[in-house]
Amino acid sequence: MEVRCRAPGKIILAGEHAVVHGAAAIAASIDLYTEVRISLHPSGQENELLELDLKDMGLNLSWPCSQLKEVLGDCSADGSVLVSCTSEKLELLSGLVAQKNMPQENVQLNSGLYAFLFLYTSILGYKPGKAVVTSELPMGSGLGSSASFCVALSGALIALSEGFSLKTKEKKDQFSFRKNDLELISKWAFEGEKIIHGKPSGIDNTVSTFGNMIKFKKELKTTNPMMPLNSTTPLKMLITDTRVGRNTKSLVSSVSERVLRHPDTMTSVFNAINSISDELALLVESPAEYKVEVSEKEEKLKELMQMNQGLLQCIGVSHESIETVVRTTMKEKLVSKLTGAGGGGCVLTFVPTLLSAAVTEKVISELEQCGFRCFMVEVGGPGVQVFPC
Ligand SMILES: Nc1ncnc2c1ncn2[C@@H]1O[C@H](COP(=O)(O)OP(=O)(O)O)[C@@H](O)[C@H]1O
Ligand SMILES: C[C@@](O)(CCOP(=O)(O)O)CC(=O)O
Ligand SMILES: [Mg+2]
Repeated sequence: MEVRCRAPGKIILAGEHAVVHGAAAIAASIDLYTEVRISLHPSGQENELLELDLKDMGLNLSWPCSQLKEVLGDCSADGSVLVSCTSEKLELLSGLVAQKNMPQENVQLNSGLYAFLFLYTSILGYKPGKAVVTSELPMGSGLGSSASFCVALSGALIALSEGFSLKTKEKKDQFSFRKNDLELISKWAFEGEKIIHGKPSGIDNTVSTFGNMIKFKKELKTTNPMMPLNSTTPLKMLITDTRVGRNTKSLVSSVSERVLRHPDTMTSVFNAINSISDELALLVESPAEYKVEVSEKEEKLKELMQMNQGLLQCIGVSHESIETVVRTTMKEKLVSKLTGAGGGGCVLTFVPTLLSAAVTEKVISELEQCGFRCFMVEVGGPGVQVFPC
């Protein structure tokens, strides 16, 4: 049995970090994907293995299924029953990864490997199999590589699990996830994100699962934190990868430390960001038929992004490289803001409808001279998809 599953990365138009502390945020999927292909091997053979092939990194890892069972103990292996990774289990997973003596330059991958082992064994138990992972997303740079990895992996695992309703391989056109499957995949991916991020809001796994554009706010537990948005005009975004490495977990915890030092002030900042997200949600859904309306709408969007960037700087997650992008694009009256956790990583620049190609090229060339990498993305495509192999 074999399936292939892909899940998109994302941009955050407004509200990163503040969303962790309860404010609203706006995110959209982008046309860059992580793909996970899993094939299950027949059980009952000798030397059964769980293999992981991280193609982009040229890393091949494997664990004997008997060793996994011995170390992790019996597990329910039921995809429909969500479980969280306890600190004791994380300790055991880190022991299994430590044995592999990974090269020092790959140390940031460890949390992704813990998430892989946790999700695989929690959903499929100790079935022998091989997972092959490829990604078009730069890792650790704010485009949600961690969430798209967890969503694509959870999707492939759920598709192979006992309870999955559409294992009718003959009906290839029906080989897709239903709403209930999607909700389950997003929840499992959130458990994976918790291992990688520490304290995720859930926005990244949600947008990677459901795609398009969403407003997300962790409100009362009884209400759905996700509201799909119907964007009325296509948004063109230039992404600049500053190539400055950073780690979401430590940036999120640095913001929480600032909250402890300045609780009232940070609450006010989060409230301001919440208002920016609310306004932005109304704006993207507002009709704009005529050129003048489109440009008015774009001016408002630019202003909101600019204010959000100012507040992100205020909470301590900007970076010299991000400020360089902001200044460079501002020379052409273009607005930029960081996306994701900040501290380096990727920056969004809004490209207005009427901007000439010559200006866009000039800006890109200047950014590339700073050593940055620029690319355009399509905003608001599909979420997780499964394909039979
Ligand atoms: N394709 C992948 N394979 C294995 N682990 C991955 C993959 N993509 C992301 N990860 C894990 O997610 C981490 C990056 O997540 P994070 O710091 O949240 O940045 P971002 O989500 O913005 O890319 C990586 O260090 C790694 O542990
Ligand atoms: C900073 C945050 O708002 C987004 C993090 O995104 P990324 O992992 O940097 O792509 C954290 C979260 O919402 O879980
Ligand atoms: Mg992440």
